[in-house]
Amino acid sequence: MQGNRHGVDLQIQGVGKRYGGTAALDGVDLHIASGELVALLGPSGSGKTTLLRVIAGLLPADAGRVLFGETDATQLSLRERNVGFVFQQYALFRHMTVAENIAFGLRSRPRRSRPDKATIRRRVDELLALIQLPDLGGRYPEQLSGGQKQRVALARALAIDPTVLLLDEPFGALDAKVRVELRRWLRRLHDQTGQTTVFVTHDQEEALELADRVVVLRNGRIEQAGTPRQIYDEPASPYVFDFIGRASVIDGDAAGGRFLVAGQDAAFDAADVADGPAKLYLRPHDAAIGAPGDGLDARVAAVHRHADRITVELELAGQPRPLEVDLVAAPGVHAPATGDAVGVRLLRHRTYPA
Ligand SMILES: Nc1ncnc2c1ncn2[C@@H]1O[C@H](COP(=O)(O)OP(=O)(O)OP(=O)(O)O)[C@@H](O)[C@H]1O
Repeated sequence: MQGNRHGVDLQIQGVGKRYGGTAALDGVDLHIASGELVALLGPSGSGKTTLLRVIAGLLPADAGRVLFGETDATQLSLRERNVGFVFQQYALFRHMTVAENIAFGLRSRPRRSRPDKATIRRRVDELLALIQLPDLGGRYPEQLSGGQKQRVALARALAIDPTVLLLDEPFGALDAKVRVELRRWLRRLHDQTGQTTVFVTHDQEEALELADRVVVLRNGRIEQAGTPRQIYDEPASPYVFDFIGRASVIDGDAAGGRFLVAGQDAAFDAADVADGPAKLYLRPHDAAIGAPGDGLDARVAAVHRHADRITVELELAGQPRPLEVDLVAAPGVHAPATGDAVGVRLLRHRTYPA
């Protein structure tokens, strides 16, 4: 299984799903290549789980279609789709051992396609090694930690050699530290198996760290799909910018490729928007504070010290919200004091029409 690309490619074409007046999915188009690990990211209610369930065949779409390779999935039974599914809650069978849980999908195959006992045992041992729990095959689920249970759930899903692995917030019920460990583990596992995987999360850090490609959903539509770097560095809209990380916003106007704040040329370019009211977005680490006159004039409204950084809130004339700028809390870094007059230069920003 090592190093191979596993699974089919998926084409999601114009998929729609309504619940009464609500469009849970509204014309979703997405191509997932064989071997890709894709994260579906979005706030609660954006349609992530609905899309995953439509791919799995657990929920019929009202419009559009899903292709598994060349085949329209509506032609396929659940068994023929052969997807591996892992839910947020541990859905292990409590009365079965870990090994029996992992073997379940193979044992319940019709006799024709069921591997013999020795083959199943070998496959279970392989999977126990893969999830790094080689000695726990004889335990029952209640004798495992939450993180171990989710690894077993993953092994059970992989046992059937699925066409696609679908994970719905698989680490959502675990504490923060275990979550981080498990997502790194899942990434390494994916690098070994190359299994086509779709992963639902509302945690942007999890999506950015784990996925080859991140799909940001909003109200049942795809707002942006791209590599983690594209999503973070080139957010297609203020929605994505805000959702993906901390953002500060300056209101102004774009005019001839320049950004004007309160009618003054702020010396920031705004080449990416047409003339008119505009909003400039930046990350707190993408600005530098200097002496008055060095960039835009500002006044320090507050200074917040965190373990690893200092966040300076800056008031800009005529702006409704303060601008947040982060300084690294390292020896030799001097933070300005509340009330100081300073200048602020932007190292990187994006502008959008207001
Ligand atoms: N069975 C249902 N009946 C009615 N409305 C539903 C049903 N399932 C989902 N919805 C609605 O469809 C929309 C999308 O829901 P979905 O569960 O796909 O979102 P999600 O992004 O997975 O959210 P969460 O992160 O909270 O799980 C929501 O507005 C939700 O209220």
